[in-house]
Amino acid sequence: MLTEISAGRAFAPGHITGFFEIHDDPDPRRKGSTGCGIVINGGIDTVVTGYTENTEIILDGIPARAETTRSVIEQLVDFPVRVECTSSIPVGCGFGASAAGALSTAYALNDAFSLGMTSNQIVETVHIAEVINGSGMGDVEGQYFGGMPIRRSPGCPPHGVLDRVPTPSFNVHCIVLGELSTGSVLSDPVIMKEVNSAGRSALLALLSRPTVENFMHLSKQFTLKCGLASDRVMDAIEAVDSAGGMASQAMLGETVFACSANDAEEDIVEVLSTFGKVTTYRVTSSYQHP
Ligand SMILES: Nc1ncnc2c1ncn2[C@@H]1O[C@H](COP(=O)(O)OP(=O)(O)OP(=O)(O)O)[C@@H](O)[C@H]1O
Ligand SMILES: CC(C)(CO)[C@@H](O)C(=O)[O-]
Repeated sequence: MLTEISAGRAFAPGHITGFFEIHDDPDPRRKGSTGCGIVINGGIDTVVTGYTENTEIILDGIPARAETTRSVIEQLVDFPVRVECTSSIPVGCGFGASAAGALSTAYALNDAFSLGMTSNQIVETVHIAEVINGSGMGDVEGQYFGGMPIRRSPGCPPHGVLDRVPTPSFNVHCIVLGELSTGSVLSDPVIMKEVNSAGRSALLALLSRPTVENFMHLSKQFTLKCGLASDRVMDAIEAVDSAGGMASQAMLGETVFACSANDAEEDIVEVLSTFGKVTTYRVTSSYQHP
């Protein structure tokens, strides 16, 4: 029984996947995705407190079922907690919100109740919760690693192997045109056959030329091959191309993300804003440069 309020707070960033392949395995630690994405400066900020009657998860002020986060809580503590998540990324739209919410909760619980976990143990807990709930397969590893993470082999540490596309910081401009449930896509065998074959080729091609431009090009090819994009998503991607930028669909969301290899930033934002509200995030550099 807790006699005083213990509190912890943590932030976890969003992660946009450009292309991926799912690798099945009976062990959730080994099951997961390979592929490549970007980690952004928007994410989920979580405060946890103890000394409450029932476990409650509040997402942006509203009580939420938040099964993935609930699984993390159940793995880590055997008393009720209050979890308050505040999101600066859209939920259910390809920004890895379920993983960011669960990861920030795990860090905050570890802090509030001195659970003595290492980062790898925290990532493992969240990875298992994501896989069991079908809400993500590799977002948490990406979020933990940062920059432009390449998931070279599936699963959490020590199974999953991560690498990065070396890149300076850059802006990514996003529009959300609707929601797409990760669980429903991952459980469709016809879609997943196409996804896995396209994702495998994209990863091989990226590893032979690991640059931002190639990542964006391969992500767009993957989007075209998988057929998950609506007409509006495709129109927005093409419009960015015509404005001199690079764009693709955020997996798995009805979301377009775009960036520029040259001076086309303003034109990209202008053209995207004709489709919806544009939000700009920053991808942090994985190296220092003068
Ligand atoms: N702590 C949390 N914060 C936000 N959402 C959460 C949290 N825990 C669980 N969720 C749930 O995750 C679901 C969204 O997950 P889903 O996998 O569909 O999309 P996403 O994680 O936002 O994007 P992606 O397609 O990149 O995985 C929502 O139903 C939301 O309630
Ligand atoms: C499955 C997925 C594309 C969407 O959540 C992502 O988690 C990933 O890349 O594993």
